[in-house]
Parts: sequence; C-alpha cells; structure tokens
Amino acid sequence: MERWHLPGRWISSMDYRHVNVSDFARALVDHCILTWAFEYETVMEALLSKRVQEMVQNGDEPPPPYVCRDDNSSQTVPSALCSLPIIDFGLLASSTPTTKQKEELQKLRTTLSSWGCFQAINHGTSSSLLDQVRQVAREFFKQPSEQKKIISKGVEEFEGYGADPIPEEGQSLDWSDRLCLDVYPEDRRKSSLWPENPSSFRDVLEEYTTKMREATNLISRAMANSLDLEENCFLKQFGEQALLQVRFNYYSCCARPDLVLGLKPHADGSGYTIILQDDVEGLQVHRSGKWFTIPTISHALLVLMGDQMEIMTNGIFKSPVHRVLVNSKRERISIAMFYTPQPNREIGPEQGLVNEEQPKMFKKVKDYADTHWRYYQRGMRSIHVAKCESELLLDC
Ligand SMILES: O=C(O)CCC(=O)C(=O)O
Ligand SMILES: [Fe+2]
Repeated sequence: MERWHLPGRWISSMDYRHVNVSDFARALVDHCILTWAFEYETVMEALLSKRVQEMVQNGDEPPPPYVCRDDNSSQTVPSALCSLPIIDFGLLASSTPTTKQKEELQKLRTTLSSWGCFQAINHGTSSSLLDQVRQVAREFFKQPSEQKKIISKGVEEFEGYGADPIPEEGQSLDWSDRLCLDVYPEDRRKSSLWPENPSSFRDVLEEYTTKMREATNLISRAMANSLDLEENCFLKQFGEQALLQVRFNYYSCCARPDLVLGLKPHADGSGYTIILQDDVEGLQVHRSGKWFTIPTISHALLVLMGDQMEIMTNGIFKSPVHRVLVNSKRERISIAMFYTPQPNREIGPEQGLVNEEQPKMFKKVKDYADTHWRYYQRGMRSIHVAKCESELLLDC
C-alpha cells in the first residue's frame, strides 16, 4: 500500500495504548483525546474559514497546519528537461487511418503507460475559449473576500468556494483556494453556487463544459484505439451520465514557498482529468522517483489519468501521483475538469486487456471516487482496494 503521507505532521499524535495506566488515568486520557478531537475540528474550521488569499493580503506567515515541506528525498526536474509527449489530436481526426495517425496512437499508448498523462493539442477547444476560461477564473478570485464568500461551501461539502473539507488530524493543508462546481449532467448543477461575477462567468463555463464533453469523447475513443479495443468501450463504461466536475484552483504566492504545497501529492480518483494551466509552472508529476515539472503550453490541455482509467485498462495506463508547488513571485491558476463514471455504475478492466500474459489485476468497482476520497483525507492512495488480491471489495 502506498502512503503519500507528508512528513512534518504538525500535531504529534498520542498513542497511549501501550502505556500501563490505571483505569482512571486511561479515562482521563480518553477524555482529553475526545476534547482534543473536538477542538481539532473547531480550530481547523476557524482556520479554514480564513482563506489563503486573505492571509497573503494580510502578510501572514503560513500557520503551522499549512507547513509540510521537508521531503527532499525525490529530485526535482525542471520543465526544460521534462520530455512529456505532446499528442496532436488533429492527426487522429481523419477517419481513414494514416501512418501518422498510427504513430500518434502508438505514442499515446506509450505515454499513458509510462507517464500517465500527456499534453493535448488541436483538441477542438479554441485558444480564445481557453483564454476566456482563465480570464473569468482570474476575475473571480480577484474579487474581495466577502464577494466570493457569497458562494462559500459548507465545511464538509465539496461544491462552492473555499478549501477542501477538514483532513484527518496530522495532514497538512493546501496553500490554495478553490471553487468547485458540478457541471454535467445539467440536473446536478447547483446554479446558486455559480458566480454571478464576472458577468460572463456562467456563459463561459457553460461553453467550456460543452467543449469538454466533446473532448472526453475524442480522448476516450483515441485511448481505446491506441489499445486496439472497440472505439466506444471506455465511453460505455463511463456511461451517458458520466460526471464532469470543475475545480478552479488559485495558488497564492507564498513568502516561504519552501514550507508549503499548493496541493499535496495525490493521484486523482476520477476516470481522468483535463487540466488547463495558466503560464505559471507548479504542477509536478512523480515518475521514476523524480518530480517532473510540467511545462505550460498556452493552447494545450494536460490530460491526466485517474485511478479509474488504470482499473479499466487493467493497469496498462498509469494514474500518476502529482503535486503542486507555489512560488514567492506569481500566483497560479489552473482549471481541472474531472471526468468520472456515472454514479452507481460498475466499472472494471476491459475484457480485451485480460489474457494469460496480463491476468486480471483489478476487480469491478462502483462509486470508487468515494473510497478514494476517504483515503485521500488520510494522505493515502486507494487503488490497492481495487486490486484482485485485496479483500476489501468485491471478489475478482
Ligand atoms: O493545479 C494543477 O495543475 C493540478 C490540479 C490537480 O491536480 C487537481 O485539482 O487534482
Ligand atoms: Fe490532481
């Protein structure tokens, strides 16, 4: 089981069970722990209600729960040396297979089997729409806090403006502010949480959602073709009502970028995620024991496999661990669109990818994103629960 547990826990946890103490003392310790647990929630709730952007505007140093960086065990590779392949979807569009198309599909397969992500160009969404999406995101976060807090999320909720729900004790907080919205299917939208400012926000997001639906069709088919599978097989597994959820990430500058992380190491629980970056670097993907800084390309979309694509491809495509660094000079914005199989739908390895050489690695799973979330909050990966040898879920 991989544990992406960040070093430098800000609260030392007390394990009193090995200590030989009287019942009274034990009861007292239990009481203290209960009180502490209660206080932990209260303290965190208060802390999280003040957003990172506000702390930066006040010139605050990162409070202890945000401090987490003392992991120098993996080398960092700068973007100039990052050879993450670029896949040209323009080449994949023609219906009669060309040599170039075959080469591009081969490249797609190799990339997803090693990196678990790629930069997509000629993906069908215009550069001007990408710029508009970045622009409305920038304008939204530029507003005064009171304005943004009109659409604040509840502490334990996902949708709305704010921070992630309170993580398990000892896990550090991300140096970022977010706006999360369910965008597809339309009947899941909570329109009261869609910003009214800037005034074009809703129209731009609506158009971007339509384009991302088209992109998921394109990408899912290309991935199936790259594996010599029936073209629609992944789309069928995701289902007509597959979810699209957008997360606008705002990473404020930090006077001490060495102490915090914009987003802690994790693998996504989605099927896959389409990330639009601005021109500030920060995203890093973990590969062969190193953190590779992903270059920013203004007209490209970064497509990153989540655990559910690793399951559907029987482990051929990898769901990479990634994280986000912040810097002291420029804030960074990214827009992540999570594409997840429709609720209540069982997904599993494609039959065509299971054979004697490559036995079935994963079980069928349902609503995996919920399991993923529970582990994420403890700083852990969850894909092991879907492995055939695991006894935690359905039988293989
Ligand atoms: O900010 C980024 O580039 C990546 C965001 C991300 O990994 C996420 O939202 O899960
Ligand atoms: Fe992610």
